[in-house]
Amino acid sequence: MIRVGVFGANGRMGRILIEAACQHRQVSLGFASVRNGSAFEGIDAGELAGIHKQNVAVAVINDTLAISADILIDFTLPDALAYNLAYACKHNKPIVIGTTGLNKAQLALIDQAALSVPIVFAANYSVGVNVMLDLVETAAAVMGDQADIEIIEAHHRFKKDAPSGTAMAIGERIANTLNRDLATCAVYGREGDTGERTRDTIGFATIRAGDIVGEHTVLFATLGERLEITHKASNRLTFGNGAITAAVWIKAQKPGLYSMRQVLNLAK
Ligand SMILES: NC(=O)C1=CN([C@@H]2O[C@H](COP(=O)(O)OP(=O)(O)OC[C@H]3O[C@@H](n4cnc5c(N)ncnc54)[C@H](OP(=O)(O)O)[C@@H]3O)[C@@H](O)[C@H]2O)C=CC1
Ligand SMILES: O=C(O)C1=N[C@H](C(=O)O)C[C@H](O)C1
Repeated sequence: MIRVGVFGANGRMGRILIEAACQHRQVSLGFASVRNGSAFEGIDAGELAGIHKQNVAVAVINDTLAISADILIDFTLPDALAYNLAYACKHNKPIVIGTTGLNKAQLALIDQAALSVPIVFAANYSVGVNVMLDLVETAAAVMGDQADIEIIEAHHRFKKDAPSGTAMAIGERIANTLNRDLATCAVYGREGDTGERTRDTIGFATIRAGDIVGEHTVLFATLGERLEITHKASNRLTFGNGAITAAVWIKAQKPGLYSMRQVLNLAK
């Protein structure tokens, strides 16, 4: 059995990761951690996740916990990343990271840690979004120079970062395909006297509402036609199961930074 340690066990994704780990035949839950002062310390991880009891008590993160996990999983918030990466390096554990909204310095920390331990980092662990990225690349290569490109994403009201990590990954893929720099061609929302749209921009629009799990649409629109590529996640277990697949896969890897496309064997 591959034992996973889940950081941020009480989060929406933390609970889902516990459930996904406990459902997987090759995986067991090594630890489920929370931060110091959390009201969830001591309760059973299975009960926290809304499944049957697991006899793993939720614990405040500490060095001794590392003994009980082969692989670490981090779907928390950007402020927790530096500690979680340092923990992985200190205890020589591979880590699967799903946290989005990371800044350049935090992304550099991932690159640095990947020199010491294997890391899978993806903005979206669903199979569908990773296939979508390839479809988007094909569409961009064929239509991208003629079409207006817009990326629209919708998520639940609790999400803290915008645009979503997935929307940014889609934008990066399109920009790379078209030899554009996303930092200079992205337009994040429009308001007021914007003037006419210029062709070489990539627009982003964000919706935050209710309990939407995660939806992404890319438009390639010309004056005569419009191609829309859409992915809709309807259950967070989609992401949780993907992260557990990555955890199983990463066990056999050398130190380095890997993508979900590599895990799914989609990489060219
Ligand atoms: N890659 C993917 O496929 C997916 C990625 N995500 C990403 O996962 C992340 C988590 O999402 P979600 O579960 O909805 O968020 P939640 O807000 O529900 O959970 C966040 C968790 O992180 C913990 N946390 C926050 N700040 C810190 C800190 N400074 N130190 C230690 N722990 C901290 C919280 O603990 P506390 O409650 O104590 O604050 C909580 O356990 C987001 O970045 C989201 O975008 C989400 C779904 C899929
Ligand atoms: O916060 C979320 O919920 C999600 N975040 C990821 C992102 O920012 O792309 C992935 C998924 O869409 C759900």
